[in-house]
Amino acid sequence: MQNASPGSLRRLLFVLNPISGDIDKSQLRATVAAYCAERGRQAEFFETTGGQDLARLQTLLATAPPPDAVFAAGGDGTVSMVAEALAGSPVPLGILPLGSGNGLAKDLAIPLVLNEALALTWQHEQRQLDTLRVGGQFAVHLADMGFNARVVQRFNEGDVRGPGAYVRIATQEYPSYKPAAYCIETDEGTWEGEAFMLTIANANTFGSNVVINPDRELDDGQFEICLIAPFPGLAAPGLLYRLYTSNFDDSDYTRRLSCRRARIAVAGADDVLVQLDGEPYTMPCPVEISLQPRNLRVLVPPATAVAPSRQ
Ligand SMILES: Nc1ncnc2c1ncn2[C@@H]1O[C@H](COP(=O)(O)OP(=O)(O)OP(=O)(O)O)[C@@H](O)[C@H]1O
Repeated sequence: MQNASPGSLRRLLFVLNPISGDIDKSQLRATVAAYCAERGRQAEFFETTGGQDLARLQTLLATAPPPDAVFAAGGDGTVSMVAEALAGSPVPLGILPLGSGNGLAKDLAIPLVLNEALALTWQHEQRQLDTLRVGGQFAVHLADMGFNARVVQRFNEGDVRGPGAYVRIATQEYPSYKPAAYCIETDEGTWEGEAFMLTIANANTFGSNVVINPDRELDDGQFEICLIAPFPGLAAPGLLYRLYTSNFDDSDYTRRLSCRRARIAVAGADDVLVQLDGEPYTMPCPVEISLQPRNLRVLVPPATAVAPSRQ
């Protein structure tokens, strides 16, 4: 953990996603600019369009004098896109959680209220987080294959955002969902079997508050593969209870593998649907996963820099 003095971040770039979380952002620019001006900060803005945002941001960061920090104002997809642009650089990521789930913000104890999150512009500590490459794509929070990836894909295709839409789609998908068989080779060993879903976890908690990977850190030099085996319908309430109460390991249907590298093959499949930081991708099989230790600087609140699940 590194302290940054309150005066050290002067030029701040805010990456705004106008559609995230179904939140009215008509006053957002004015609110952020006024907040920064009152505290002697200079605010600049970059609005996402949904096409080529990463490439445009990378070009901006490479061609203009770099800002002192870049804030992602959006949900997990926006945070991940900005994190990818900053990974490996000394410029820290800030988060203004304005998405549907805000999973990484919750894991980092970043306030979900805008004015409280804006305090990160002048009161913060810096953490250096591990990041992942999953099938060549960047991820910092959680990725998964199986049931949740299917639900996220349908959620992203739909017009309605928010937790209600997610639950409706999950309920529709569950009765006809067929679990796949996986072969997982890691630097620690090999696992083979069927899974309802498997989560590749750098962090702890989904935006839905499901704690899929309790008591692990975003900077511990390893990631977990959290497996949920196919389960009978009668077991669902008990399983869900454990997932919402940080007791992932306390079930006959769960298992966690900790590793630094992994290769996941899906029986009989040439490609697989993968959810990465809230966005669905179809990737060729097998999928290779690697970890880049502590290569992303992030601004976190000074007094609560430990993930909430450890408190
Ligand atoms: N101007 C835009 N118009 C349409 N889509 C956009 C625009 N800007 C970004 N996007 C899309 O928004 C998605 C990212 O949304 P984000 O994850 O930040 O919010 P969310 O899905 O509401 O919240 P969360 O991921 O926390 O649940 C990406 O798919 C991106 O392509």
